[in-house]
Amino acid sequence: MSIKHPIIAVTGSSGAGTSTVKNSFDHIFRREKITPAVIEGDSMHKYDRTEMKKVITDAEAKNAEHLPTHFGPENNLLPELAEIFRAYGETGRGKRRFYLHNEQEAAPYGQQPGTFTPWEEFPEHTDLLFYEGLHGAYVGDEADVVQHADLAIGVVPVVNLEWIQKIHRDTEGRGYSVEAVTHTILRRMHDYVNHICPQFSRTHINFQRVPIVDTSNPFISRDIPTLDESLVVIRFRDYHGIDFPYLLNMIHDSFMSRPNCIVVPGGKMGLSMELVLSPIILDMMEKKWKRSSSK
Ligand SMILES: Nc1ncnc2c1ncn2[C@@H]1O[C@H](COP(=O)(O)OP(=O)(O)O)[C@@H](O)[C@H]1O
Ligand SMILES: O=C(COP(=O)(O)O)[C@H](O)[C@H](O)COP(=O)(O)O
Repeated sequence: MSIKHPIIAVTGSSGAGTSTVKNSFDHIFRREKITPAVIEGDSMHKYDRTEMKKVITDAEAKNAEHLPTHFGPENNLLPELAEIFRAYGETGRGKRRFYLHNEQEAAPYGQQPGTFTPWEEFPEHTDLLFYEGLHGAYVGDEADVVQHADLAIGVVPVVNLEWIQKIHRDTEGRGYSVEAVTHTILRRMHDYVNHICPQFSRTHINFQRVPIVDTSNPFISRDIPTLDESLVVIRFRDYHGIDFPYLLNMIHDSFMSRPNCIVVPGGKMGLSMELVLSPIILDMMEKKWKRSSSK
């Protein structure tokens, strides 16, 4: 946790929509002239695509009970991620890299898809660290990542929708077959339950998109349910101080489902995120700037 150099961690499973949610944060950052240092969670994978395939193949040859996955702590640099958070919170500095998922991402670097870019310094003079990925609220034997996050957000669509989104993105954008993506989902189930899901009990706010159309068989769904074909449950771990009357007034057709949960129409997800997150982020920045001016 840091007033001088705040850290926002957006966590979601693969295909949950964290990259998409980043757009809402970008609107807030642009409007409030906030410069984030961005780090993507898949840059903290331990292995590149070729190495990971070998790790999996070797485990299959040994009839391992649980096959290695990108969700598991043993295949990610989580102590290093916690250290990046800690150091940024203290100094506003640090290093990052990128994982290049496809040709489009890899071309600017002259590298192959499935590889990491070299480590580089965060840009200078950033106002906060913004993480989006699989392990922003992770706590385990290896590392406690979430302790360093000032604001931990969960992006947690109901799982049938998450699988539809992942299948759509991985087939359309990463060249995988539906069968290969389905196999990956199955292989990751143990680590999903034990390492991804527990994080959403630690996050300050979760955004859970719920489709109101049939997603009974996500493995044959042709399209991703649109925003207007869904609702969003916004859950606050600590709802004291949240101005629900204001949100209910500003977000048409919203309603409270529990004292800590407001439900909004899917089409209002972007507006709702900005209404909920802007005051929190602005408060962070006010404390930061007050502290730096009082030095
Ligand atoms: N709110 C949303 N409405 C419609 N499609 C979405 C939404 N959020 C994500 N998607 C789609 O789901 C897929 C996965 O989203 P992405 O942001 O890449 O997930 P992640 O980065 O968490 O793996 C993408 O095809 C994206 O367009
Ligand atoms: O799933 C993820 C991360 O979740 P997401 O990128 O969906 O947020 C892995 O980074 C990719 O699967 C990498 O594996 P591959 O090299 O097979 O693409």
